[in-house]
Amino acid sequence: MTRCGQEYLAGLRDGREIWLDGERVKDVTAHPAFRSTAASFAGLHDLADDPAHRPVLVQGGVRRAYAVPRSYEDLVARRQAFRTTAEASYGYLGRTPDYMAAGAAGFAAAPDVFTGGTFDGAEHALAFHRRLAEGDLHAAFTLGNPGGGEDDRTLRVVAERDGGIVVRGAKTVGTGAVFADEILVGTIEPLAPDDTAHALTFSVRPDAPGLKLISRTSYEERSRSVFDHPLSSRYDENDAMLVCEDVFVPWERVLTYRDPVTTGAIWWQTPAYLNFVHQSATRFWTKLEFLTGLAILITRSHGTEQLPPVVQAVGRLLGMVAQAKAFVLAAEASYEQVDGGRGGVRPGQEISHAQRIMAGELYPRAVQDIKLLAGGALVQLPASGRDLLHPELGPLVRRYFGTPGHPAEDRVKLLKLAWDALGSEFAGRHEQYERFYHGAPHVYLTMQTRAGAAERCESLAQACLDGYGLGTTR
Ligand SMILES: Cc1cc2nc3c(=O)[nH]c(=O)nc-3n(C[C@H](O)[C@H](O)[C@H](O)COP(=O)(O)OP(=O)(O)OC[C@H]3O[C@@H](n4cnc5c(N)ncnc54)[C@H](O)[C@@H]3O)c2cc1C
Repeated sequence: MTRCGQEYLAGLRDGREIWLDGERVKDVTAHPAFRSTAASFAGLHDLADDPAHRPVLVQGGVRRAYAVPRSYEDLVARRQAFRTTAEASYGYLGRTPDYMAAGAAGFAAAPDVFTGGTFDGAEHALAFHRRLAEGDLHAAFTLGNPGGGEDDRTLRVVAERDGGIVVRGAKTVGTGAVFADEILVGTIEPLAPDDTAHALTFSVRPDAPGLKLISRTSYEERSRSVFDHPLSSRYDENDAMLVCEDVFVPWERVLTYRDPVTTGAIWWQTPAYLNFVHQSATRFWTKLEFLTGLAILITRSHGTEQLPPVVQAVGRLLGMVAQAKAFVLAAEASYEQVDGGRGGVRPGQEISHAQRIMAGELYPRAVQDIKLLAGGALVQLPASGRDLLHPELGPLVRRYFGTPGHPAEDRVKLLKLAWDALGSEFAGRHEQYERFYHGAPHVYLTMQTRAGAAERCESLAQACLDGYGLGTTR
């Protein structure tokens, strides 16, 4: 069953311990730092009840992203669901419910991977998928470590008790964690073979006793109004550090335990990670479309849209959109079977991994290109929409901030949206997000040397070398 937005919001009012600016947040759905974004996430739940979108988003009563794709057509249908969800926030909400849904479907496609030498988490992984799917739950995940090291600040097992384990330490970055029904905690980077204390994966409710979420600055709270900050006021999904002070985790929520090999394998030997990329590559494509659309509107509002360099700059942006699209379509077309077909299919690995390289490099370039098109008008804006409404100032603003054919109110509205997307603190966070949310470049670039077609590239170059020698004349 899918849940409506109100049911989702009611689930967040569970006494979870969120800290912001030295304040314990009592209700994430009502606090000015979080409430509008919580409402945006709730809107995504309502979308699944909308007859116009339900056939795309829902299959057999369950969110489509939870389904294990069995064919190329299933991958395409899943992408269409990802698109619909991404469009609802113009690509600015990354941890939408379909993100972890796709990851959990990846676990369910290859549960045997969870059977390790020290612990068998296969049934628990299937139960995780079932619980999320049947409850239409929204899960975040934290796989990184504070400061990057495996020291005693990093979350680890400190005791076993009847019925479960006790964990202590921190994990990061918890994007959307304050808005989640569950948080999956694990490790994606390789662990030392003897590092069993850190080698675990589990899912925890945010209201578990001893669990704290330390939130970063809220851009939503800093925003003055939707008119002034249309994105950050509504789509600030937040990033929080998860701190566990002796949190008890029941065994049935433990997916891997004291097993460094299995703890990493669940990401690379199931389709979970590739499913994440399928969702996020689709969202990225949508976000680039949105940004390119902004660029086109800005050039029109500036009256520069006919200038040849501007036409070319827009052409380059549209080329970037096509690249983003091509990576999604190519990953689907190069689909691979999972577990000999028993686990359905997954997007092609080589293309999916390459998408992370492309997106991390393309995004800052696109932002920079659009800022160049926008110029100083992006900054020279009235402090807020209130200036337009002021009886004395309003007429002046309307006179001096418009351009021919573009009334001041429309132009200020457009440029404030552009600033929120390109230049604000929220925008800066998005640039860092697109570069790092799937890991640091040194990690995924190294991985591409394994996933990419190195052998074929090398043999082609070698064939050329082999085709001539010192005495070759043609
Ligand atoms: C906005 C945002 C949201 C995120 N959301 C999530 C989330 O929801 N869940 C989650 O689990 N994670 C999330 N991530 C975290 C992400 O997983 C980590 O940031 C990522 O794994 C990189 O780790 P790190 O930040 O510790 O960087 P580091 O590994 O410390 O790398 C930082 C930089 O240090 C240098 N460096 C470090 N080590 C090496 C090396 N061995 N070789 C060469 N250079 C090196 C490189 O310049 C590298 O870019 C998010 C990140 C961001 C920025």
